[in-house]
Amino acid sequence: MNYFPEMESTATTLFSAYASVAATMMLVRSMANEIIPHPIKSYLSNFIHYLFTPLSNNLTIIVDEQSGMCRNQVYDSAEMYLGTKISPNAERFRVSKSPRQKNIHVAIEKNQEVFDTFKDVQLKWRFVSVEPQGGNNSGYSPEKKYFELSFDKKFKEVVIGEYLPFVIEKAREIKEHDRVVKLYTRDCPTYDSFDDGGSGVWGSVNLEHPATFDTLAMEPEMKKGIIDDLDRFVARREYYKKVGKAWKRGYLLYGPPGTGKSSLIAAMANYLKFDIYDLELTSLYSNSELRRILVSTTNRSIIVIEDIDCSVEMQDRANGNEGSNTKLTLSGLLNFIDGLWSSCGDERIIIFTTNHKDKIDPALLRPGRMDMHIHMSYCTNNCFKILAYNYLGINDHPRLFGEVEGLIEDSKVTPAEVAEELMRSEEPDVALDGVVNLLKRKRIEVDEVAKDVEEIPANLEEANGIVHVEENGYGPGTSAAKRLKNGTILRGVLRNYRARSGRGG
Ligand SMILES: Nc1ncnc2c1ncn2[C@@H]1O[C@H](COP(=O)(O)OP(=O)(O)OP(=O)(O)O)[C@@H](O)[C@H]1O
Ligand SMILES: [Mg+2]
Repeated sequence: MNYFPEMESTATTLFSAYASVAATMMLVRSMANEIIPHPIKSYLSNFIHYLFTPLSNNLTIIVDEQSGMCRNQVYDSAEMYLGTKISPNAERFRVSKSPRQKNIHVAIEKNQEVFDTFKDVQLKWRFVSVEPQGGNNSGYSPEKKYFELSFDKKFKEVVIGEYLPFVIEKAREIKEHDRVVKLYTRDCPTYDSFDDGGSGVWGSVNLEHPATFDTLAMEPEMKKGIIDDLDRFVARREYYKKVGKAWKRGYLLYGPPGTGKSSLIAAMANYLKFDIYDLELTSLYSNSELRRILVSTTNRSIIVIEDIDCSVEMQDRANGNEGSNTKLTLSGLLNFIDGLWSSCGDERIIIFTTNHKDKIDPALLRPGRMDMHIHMSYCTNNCFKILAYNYLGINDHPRLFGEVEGLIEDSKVTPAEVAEELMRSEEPDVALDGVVNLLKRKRIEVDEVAKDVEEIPANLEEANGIVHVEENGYGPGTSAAKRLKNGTILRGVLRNYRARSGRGG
């Protein structure tokens, strides 16, 4: 039974009226879709949206990934910080962890939002990543990534003056706490694309090199000198600012193969917790490529150029048809790095290594160019003790330590060769006997070559050649292959000398 017949009829009327309006609207919309061209349509819909959206008090700040030529520190910090702020009911986020990291890393996913509160200010972050439009000519078109940070207009001062610095500081703390040193090279795939900083240029792997200053066999005072230098460097932010210099430091490591140059670099990186960028100059083809690579390195990092003498040989090639002004030269590279880092580099270290100090570009040796020249040389008794402790866990041996000490200084043996012997057995007696035998073999070689060299007066050009050869690692006693090469060089020089001085031979 119906007590309100008129009400029912009103409802029916209303419903049919609504239905007809809806139908009409659908018709109009589909006609509009047919008739009105797309740009006008989107303009109209924006306009209607504008008319019906209440005036907002929101302010949105854009935080781009790049700031000019450099990475944007606010962006990197936000990425790290927001990982800790993702709400439990987020629909999507990203996680990662590498074997050496202590914690699982969480990061915000494309188009997701994260809410935060700071001093009663409500903040909304959104992560946006835009695919590049079409192909560009250079063939390189990275995604454009940025954060949008929205909040009430009236808190602009608080957000910029206090909140963003707070985010940067927090990110620094997080990084310190769970830091894994990374090794970046250009041709390795990005195993860990999370951490490649979005650069798309460097692939990264975690630096698993176990070398530390404790395990590095080196004269103690020299080691201390390097550690002190690093400590002073990282503590001097204000100093570098005051004197108006880029906050950077350069080291040149030179010495024969197997004396620990690469190990020292790893020890430095592990000590400072700086990432390493391995810059392979010989694979570079243009200055613009070099620029792109360098600007995508981050602060608090070490750029390494190994075997600089070999790289130098590559330097003179002009770049295809671009003309000779695009040549890559070492001093050009250094000037470029200086310029770049004085504008946007902080806490940067650059390290060159070479086996042949005499072969490298003199520009590199000029005072002020490389702050410290570090000579990595043959194994001394002190170095041997460090190695023996590392490999065998012993500090002394009643008989064999003394024997080693008596032989080692004249044997020109490298730490790598000693380490190889020490690894042969876990029995100290056996391993140390191996070392003693190695040293004896080395001694004989050194003596043999020395006898040959004695025949040559020191002031002869050729004789100088020999001294150079010796100083730079191809002297008496390296590996078997080197020995051969070295013997050939020495004998060649000796033959020339004898021929000229009429002594035959
Ligand atoms: N000073 C050292 N202390 C401890 N271990 C060393 C040292 N030097 C060499 N070694 C051992 O020898 C191996 C090779 O050394 P490393 O690669 O550091 O030598 P390098 O000087 O870089 O040689 P190259 O000039 O051929 O690059 C290391 O992995 C390490 O095990
Ligand atoms: Mg090396």
